[in-house]
Amino acid sequence: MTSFSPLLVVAVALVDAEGRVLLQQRPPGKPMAGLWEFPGGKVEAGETPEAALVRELEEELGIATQESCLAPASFASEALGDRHLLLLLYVCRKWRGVPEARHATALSWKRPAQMYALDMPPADLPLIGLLDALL
Ligand SMILES: Nc1nc2c([nH]c(=O)n2[C@H]2C[C@H](O)[C@@H](COP(=O)(O)OP(=O)(O)OP(=O)(O)O)O2)c(=O)[nH]1
Repeated sequence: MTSFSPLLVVAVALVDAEGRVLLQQRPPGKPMAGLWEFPGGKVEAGETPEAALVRELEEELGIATQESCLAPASFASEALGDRHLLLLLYVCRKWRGVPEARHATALSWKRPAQMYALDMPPADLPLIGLLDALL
């Protein structure tokens, strides 16, 4: 029997007062470099998804939020090389601090309708329509 060991990733649509969502551009040297993604990252062993996302937002953007401010929104399920990616997408409208690109090449606030024209990871594409309908 084959075993299924998904790569669990958490990501967030940070939504500002005008309904725009923060995207970050993956840096050179990482897989999928140059693509625009939702901030987030891998859930580490022993971590809950929500704790992982609070940690990633601090590490990647220098902003602080709370687990209670993370609303589950959707998920993506996609082959990724020899792994299978399960990406949990949350929506967050409340945080402290101004996001800065600590790991990413660049940050950009986009309306969901503007995301269709961007290069994003394959797993993210079904999430655009969801955000378009939700926000
Ligand atoms: N953060 C994020 N990752 C995504 C998105 N879409 C997507 O396919 N991914 C994939 C890319 C990577 O294979 C994986 C996230 O891993 P990563 O390497 O960026 O995460 P990390 O911050 O934990 O990085 P590292 O410590 O391994 O360097 O999920 C997305 O919208 N946001």
